[in-house]
Formats: sequence, C-alpha cells, structure tokens
Amino acid sequence: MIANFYMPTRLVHGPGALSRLPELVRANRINRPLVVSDPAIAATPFYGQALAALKEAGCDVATFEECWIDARLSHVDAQAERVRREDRDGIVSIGGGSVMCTGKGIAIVAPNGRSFADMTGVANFSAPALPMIMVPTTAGSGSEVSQFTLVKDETSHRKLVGGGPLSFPQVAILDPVTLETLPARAAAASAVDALTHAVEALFSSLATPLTDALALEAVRLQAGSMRRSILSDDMAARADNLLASAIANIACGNSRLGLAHTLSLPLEARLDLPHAIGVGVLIPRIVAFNAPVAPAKAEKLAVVLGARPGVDLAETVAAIRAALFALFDDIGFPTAFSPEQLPRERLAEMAEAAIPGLYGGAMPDRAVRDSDLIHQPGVRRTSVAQARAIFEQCYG
Ligand SMILES: NC(=O)c1ccc[n+]([C@@H]2O[C@H](COP(=O)([O-])OP(=O)(O)OC[C@H]3O[C@@H](n4cnc5c(N)ncnc54)[C@H](O)[C@@H]3O)[C@@H](O)[C@H]2O)c1
Ligand SMILES: [Fe+2]
Repeated sequence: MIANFYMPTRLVHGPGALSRLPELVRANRINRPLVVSDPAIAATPFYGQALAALKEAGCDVATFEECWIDARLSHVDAQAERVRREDRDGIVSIGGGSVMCTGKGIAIVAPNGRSFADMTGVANFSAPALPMIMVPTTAGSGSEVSQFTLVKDETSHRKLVGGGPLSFPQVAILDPVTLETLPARAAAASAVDALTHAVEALFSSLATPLTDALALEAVRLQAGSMRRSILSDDMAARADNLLASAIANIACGNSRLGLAHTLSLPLEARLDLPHAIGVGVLIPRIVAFNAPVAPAKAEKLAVVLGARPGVDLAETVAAIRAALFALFDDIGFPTAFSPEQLPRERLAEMAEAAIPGLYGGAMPDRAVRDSDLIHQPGVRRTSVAQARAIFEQCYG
C-alpha cells in the first residue's frame, strides 16, 4: 500500500496561546476577517478579549455569532455570500466542532461561488478555501486540523461531508482558557468522541506506523488528562486534552475511522442518538471485535490506557473494557444504551442500514463518495449479523 500522510496546519498550543491570535491572523495576510462563533461562545470573556485584540491590531472585523449545534447549510451558503459581498479575506472560527465546521464551509464556498451542497465529497472544488484560523473551545472534534467539514442540510435532513487538500485550516490555536466555560456534560461528550477517533485510527486497515504512533499517544494523553480536565480546573490537563483531540484527528484524518463511527451513523440518523453516545458506547465492543485480527494493537492500547495487558487476548480485551468503563463512569458518561435509545425491535434495521456502505478493508477503485467518508475501513470485515451481535452487546 502506498500511504500518504498530510498535515499542513500550524499548531500553536499551550496556556496563553490565544494571545497570539492577532499576529497569526496578520501572518496569514488576513485584514478583513469574518469571526464565526455561537451564542454561548460569544458570551465568554475569552471571546470578547480575542475580538478586542483583533480590532486593536487594526483588523476590520465582522462577526457571525449565530451557529447552532451542527454546521447548517443555510448559514454556510448565506455567510459565504456575505463574505463575497463584503470582500472579507479570511475566517476566524472560535468554538466547538459545529462552529469550526461552519467557518470551514464558509471558507470553501466563498471563493468557489456554488452552494456547499454542490461541492460535497473529496476535493470537489477548485479555488483554495479562504485562509482559516481555528480556535477550538471543546477538546473533541479535531475539526481545527481537518480538511473536512460536516454540514447539516436542514431540508434533506442529511449530513453533508466535503473538503480536500485545499481546505486545511492554516492555523489551529489551542489554549486551555477556552475550556473554562465548557459545561461538564459537553466536555465529557466531546472528549469521548476524540478518544474514539484515536482508537478507530489505530484499528483502521489504512493505519501506518506513523498514524499508529499518533493514535496511541492521543489515547495516552487523552485518557491521562480527561478526568482532571473535566472534573477540576486543571489548566495543564486541559492543555493536554486539547492537544490530544487534535492529535487524534491528525491520526484518523490520515487513516480514517472505523466500525464505531459506521455503526453509530444509523443510530444518529434514524434514532437521533447524539454522536458521542453512539460511538462512545460502541467503542469498547468494537475493540473486542477487532482485537482477534489485531492482537498486538490491542496490547499497545491496553498499555496507553494505563491497564495491564493480560496473559492472553481475552484478558487484555477485558482490561481495556474495564479501563474505558472506569473512565466513562468517572466523567458521567454512559457505558450502555437503554432500550429506549436503541429499541431491540429495530436492531436488525440498524445493522442492515449500517453495513452495505462498508467495503471491507480496501479503498474503493472509483471516485470517493460522501458515504465513503462515513463508512470506514476498519481492520475486520463485518457482516450484518455481526453488526447486530455488536449492537446486542451494548445494553450493559
Ligand atoms: N470536521 C471534522 O473533522 C469533524 C470531526 C468530528 C466532529 N465534527 C463535527 O463537530 C460537531 C461537534 O462538535 P463539538 O463536539 O465540539 O460540539 P459543538 O461545537 O456542537 O458544541 C456543543 C455545545 O457546547 C457549547 N460550547 C462549546 N464550547 C464551549 C465553551 N468553551 N463554553 C461554553 N459552551 C461551549 C456550544 O455552544 C454547544 O452548545 C458535529 O457537528 C460534528 O459533525 C467535525
Ligand atoms: Fe466522531
């Protein structure tokens, strides 16, 4: 396999990093930025300070502070039109994955002059996206280092995926001050999502020693910092947590995701299960499913989770499961689905909806479609019956 590792985004991270925003905006020749955020972020002190610093540095700043949970097609297309009209020359996104994906969508659409809905898939646009500076305020999505943006089309109720090498953010600024105002529940959900990105990257058929190194370090850093980051005011832990979620996305951005994200998709689409709950509850079961075909990876995963590898694979898998369950319990995150969340009579339907998109480990020999970004090449071929059996293991 010829592998391709690509990561052009500059990372500026650590306590105080946000103070570098004006200089980094200038360094990327942005003079007239559109600053994108949501109402919760717009009310925080760090946002007000960032905005004031940009104006003080002489930037002609416009704002869009109306993002919702999940980037919206109508916001992306309308704000891109505004960017063209007002001759804006760059995007500063300050927020979680929803805000960063909105900003990235605007940055793609503005210079390409078509609706985002007409540019989905991989690299389906020709003009480079406007320069983007990303300031994540959750330690979760990793959108700040990703070429892709996930945008909800409210009309068709589909989640659109688009992006390519021309839409990597120029800079990601990771400052733990941004996590101070994040409610514990949202912090737990985004941290679990990030953890699953790293574990999925490890058990991908497209994984390489390079992505493995990043994935394992992301798990070690994430598992070691999550409790203190979420349950106390520990700035060092929050800095680690932010860096871990970026590293996890760099890993899965290059090796793709896996079966937890694939199986979670119909639960999110058809049962409105939140993404983090879907992938978080599934991930210990997916590790158990994958471990027999990747036992060495399971052992390494146990070590970075701080668990002791067992004398055999079954013990190692049990140790991983116990470590993940303890972590989730401590941060108040569920370890099982309730029958209300995932009705037993719909298990067959969910398994059938998830599996046809899988292509069992090989890259397709055709143009990559949207669905390929979501249906991921995990290490193990999976049948509908196996998917159903995995769902059945998710009830505690
Ligand atoms: N592009 C990618 O590679 C990628 C990867 C994973 C997820 N995503 C997308 O990211 C989105 C999820 O992002 P998320 O998990 O970061 O959550 P989010 O951006 O949806 O935010 C969740 C909630 O937390 C609030 N919030 C965020 N930061 C805050 C802060 N510091 N203080 C107070 N409130 C704060 C928001 O206002 C929101 O209500 C989804 O739409 C998903 O599709 C994109
Ligand atoms: Fe995810």
